[in-house]
Amino acid sequence: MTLAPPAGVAAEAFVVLDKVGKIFAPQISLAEELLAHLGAGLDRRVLHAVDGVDLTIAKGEALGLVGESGCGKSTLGRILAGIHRASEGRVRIDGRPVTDAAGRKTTTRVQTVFQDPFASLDPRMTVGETISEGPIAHGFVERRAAQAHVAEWLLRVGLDPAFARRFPHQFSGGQRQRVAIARALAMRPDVLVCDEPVASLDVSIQAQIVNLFLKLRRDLGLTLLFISHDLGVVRHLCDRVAIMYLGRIVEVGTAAEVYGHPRHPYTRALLDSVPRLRLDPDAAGGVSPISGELPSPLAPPPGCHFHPRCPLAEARCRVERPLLRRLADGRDVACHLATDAPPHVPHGG
Ligand SMILES: Nc1ncnc2c1ncn2[C@@H]1O[C@H](COP(=O)(O)OP(=O)(O)OP(=O)(O)O)[C@@H](O)[C@H]1O
Repeated sequence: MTLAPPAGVAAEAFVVLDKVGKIFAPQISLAEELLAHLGAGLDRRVLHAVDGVDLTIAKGEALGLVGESGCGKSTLGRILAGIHRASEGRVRIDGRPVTDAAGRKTTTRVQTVFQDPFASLDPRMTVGETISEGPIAHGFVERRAAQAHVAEWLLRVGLDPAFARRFPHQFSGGQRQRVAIARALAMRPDVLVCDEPVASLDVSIQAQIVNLFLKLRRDLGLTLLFISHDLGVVRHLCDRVAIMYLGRIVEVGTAAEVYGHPRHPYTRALLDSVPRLRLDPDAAGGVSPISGELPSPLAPPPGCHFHPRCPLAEARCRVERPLLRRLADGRDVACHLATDAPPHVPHGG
């Protein structure tokens, strides 16, 4: 079942992730293989990086995807971008699958901006070549019109068109990220997956790039999946936010509602761990980090994955998986204890 955006939040679904899962079989080293031959046994558990995710994004909407490191955000983003093939479930943009049966990407309508622009740009190609390569290869632009195309996109991302002749190493980190954004947008996508696009930048530059995303989104009507561990950036940029924990989506709602009245104990704990976002900044006890470690996705806890760290966990939470369900106010929450009244979660939980 795919939960559509609640009434009044967004129009019909444009991007649909329906029961999407991704299993990785961890690499087995030669030494482990050898030990197995000697009878030491081999751990053949698989890793559920993404586990039954239902999400929709409306056309022109920005959805933030937030969660601790290793919870599966990048894997989910890559599945939407057609870079990874989902092990289960379906991913569609405007009704069409993003990969074919063999797992090959079938669309240019979704493009990606990654965290590290230095790693994602080819150091041997000029910026002009980098931006025009894809549009020429896909026949969107003729070779003789490429220069004007490149100049247009450099201007749109706030760079001098004369920079087209430069190489990536001749730019600052923020400028390189602008080039990476121009390269993605020159393919004229409808959907942009941004995977921690400001995380590697200085704080002052981060704000500029976030504002650039805001402007481009408005000007081009882009649909965004914005992956970030920075809750503040997501609040600034996104209409809705999805909270992910150990491969599963645990809460989805408008940014204002989720930040103002988190319904899942994990969301509450995440917000409490950021001083400027605490719901009750005057409460005694200072900032409360989320208790305990993120469990290994190779051996996730049964029932609700969050139960070992949850201050409210009951017997049921230890055995039964809570499904994402819609509350009366339109919030989607995967918690057995979520009611239409906001739950009370003690501080430090
Ligand atoms: N190619 C792969 N092979 C095996 N395991 C993988 C692979 N890619 C990711 N994983 C594992 O899947 C889980 C989710 O990883 P993912 O990178 O999607 O998380 P994330 O939330 O984006 O983390 P981060 O914020 O640190 O990037 C992790 O345990 C990771 O080690």
